[in-house]
Amino acid sequence: ITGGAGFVGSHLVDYLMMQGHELIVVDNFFTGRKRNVEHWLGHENFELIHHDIVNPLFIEVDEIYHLASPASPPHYMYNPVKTIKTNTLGTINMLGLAKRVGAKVLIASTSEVYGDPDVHPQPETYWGHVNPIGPRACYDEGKRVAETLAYAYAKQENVNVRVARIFNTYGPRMHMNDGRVVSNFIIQALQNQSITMYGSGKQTRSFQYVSDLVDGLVALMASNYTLPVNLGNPVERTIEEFAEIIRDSVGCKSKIVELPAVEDDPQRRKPDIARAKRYLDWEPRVPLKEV
Ligand SMILES: O=C(O)[C@H]1O[C@H](OP(=O)(O)OP(=O)(O)OC[C@H]2O[C@@H](n3ccc(=O)[nH]c3=O)[C@H](O)[C@@H]2O)[C@H](O)[C@@H](O)[C@@H]1O
Repeated sequence: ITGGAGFVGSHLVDYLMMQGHELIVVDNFFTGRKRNVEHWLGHENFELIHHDIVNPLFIEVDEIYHLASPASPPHYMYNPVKTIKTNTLGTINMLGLAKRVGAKVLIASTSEVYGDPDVHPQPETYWGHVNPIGPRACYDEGKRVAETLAYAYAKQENVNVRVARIFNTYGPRMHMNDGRVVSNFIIQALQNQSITMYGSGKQTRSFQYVSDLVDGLVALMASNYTLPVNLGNPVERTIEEFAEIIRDSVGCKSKIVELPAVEDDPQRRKPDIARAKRYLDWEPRVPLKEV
């Protein structure tokens, strides 16, 4: 598992360790943290390697979950060149490893391949609407190339690939400074500070709980389905509604303040999950308000 000490990666690690698998976790600790997986250190089935996948890696494995990349917009924009390298060179290295050892490889892609979509909700057949030179391009285009690489290796080298397009995910172990909307709003509400809404708040997102995502990733790896699959919760909310939900659940007096809009911020986002339902028999089970 690359990026296995990250927020999503570490939940996948917990799940697979509980199932009795032998894991090698690879992380450069740029956004991942050792404490997310430290409860497994010393377990005979668990190995943690401090390694940056921009450099080749020589290990023996049967399956690769390739999750490594900063995912929060402020983090991936912090060093755009590094973000591109991780998603291109890093993905080439993981596909090369898969080819050498005959492993199956699952690439963690993103809803951001759809850009600021003009099709709604987004099915996997939609090609997307991405600004190739905007501030998000390092991540969006990086992931698009990662997908292209996956299918090029599949065609040319017979590598067995899976591609998950992951939609906004939240849950325990998101970093306090993650910078994405769920953790920002919750921390602001808990500290009775203003809730920072970027733009009008009319833009929408559809939030999925991390355990649902982990179930989807494992089901996709186990399936025979090789085309991209959206993994997300289709319940859509405006960011303003979401701010109100957080404020009401925390029961705080925070004001919701409107800050300047983010450049190229996708205005609507909601996964069409018909493919995941049909081929993986998967759908999210945890509603936003239960958590
Ligand atoms: O999860 C996804 O599907 C992809 O999209 C996310 O990007 P984004 O949806 O823009 O994530 P956030 O930074 O959480 O922003 C969500 C919305 O809330 C807004 N926001 C964010 C933070 C904040 O303090 N206030 C606020 O209004 C943003 O402008 C945006 O409209 C991230 O890029 C990735 O985690 C991921 O690949």
